[in-house]
Amino acid sequence: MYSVTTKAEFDAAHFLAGYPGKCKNLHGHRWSIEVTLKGEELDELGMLVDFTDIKRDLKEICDNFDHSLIMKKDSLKPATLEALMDEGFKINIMDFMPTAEGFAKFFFEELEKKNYPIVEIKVYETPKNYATYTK
Ligand SMILES: Nc1nc2c(c(=O)[nH]1)N=C([C@H](O)[C@H](O)COP(=O)(O)OP(=O)(O)OP(=O)(O)O)CN2
Ligand SMILES: [Zn+2]
Repeated sequence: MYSVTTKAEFDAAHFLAGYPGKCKNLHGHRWSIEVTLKGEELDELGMLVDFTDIKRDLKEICDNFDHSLIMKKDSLKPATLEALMDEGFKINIMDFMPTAEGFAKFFFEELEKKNYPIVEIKVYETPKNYATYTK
């Protein structure tokens, strides 16, 4: 079995609505996404998946989040959200809680849609704390 792994990063703010502690406040992380692909067969160039392809597609997803505010749908008062949007802030509204776990599943499914032989996503919120999603 072969496996290849690549990583990408982005900087973004989030908050965990309803969290009983400091993480309910707006704060930022340098999110780091580690993708692992696996397979038995190599192509005619001796590659499982070309790093160039997976790096490009992973970066495209990360770029959408870079320097944005990531929040779960309905977790701000409508007037607050409207005011932030009026200011022109880049906001990503997700249908999941923006935890490392939530992002791990999200990235897994986004790359699965692009037919990568994905087996695992790790999402680091900090260098020491990460969540893993596998199937
Ligand atoms: N299982 C999870 N637990 C927590 C998550 C998460 O995504 N999955 N996220 C958070 C918060 O986002 C928080 O920002 C991280 O909290 P914490 O590590 O406690 O804070 P710091 O990085 O500032 O670490 P210090 O050691 O306090 O400096 C919480 N939990
Ligand atoms: Zn956080």
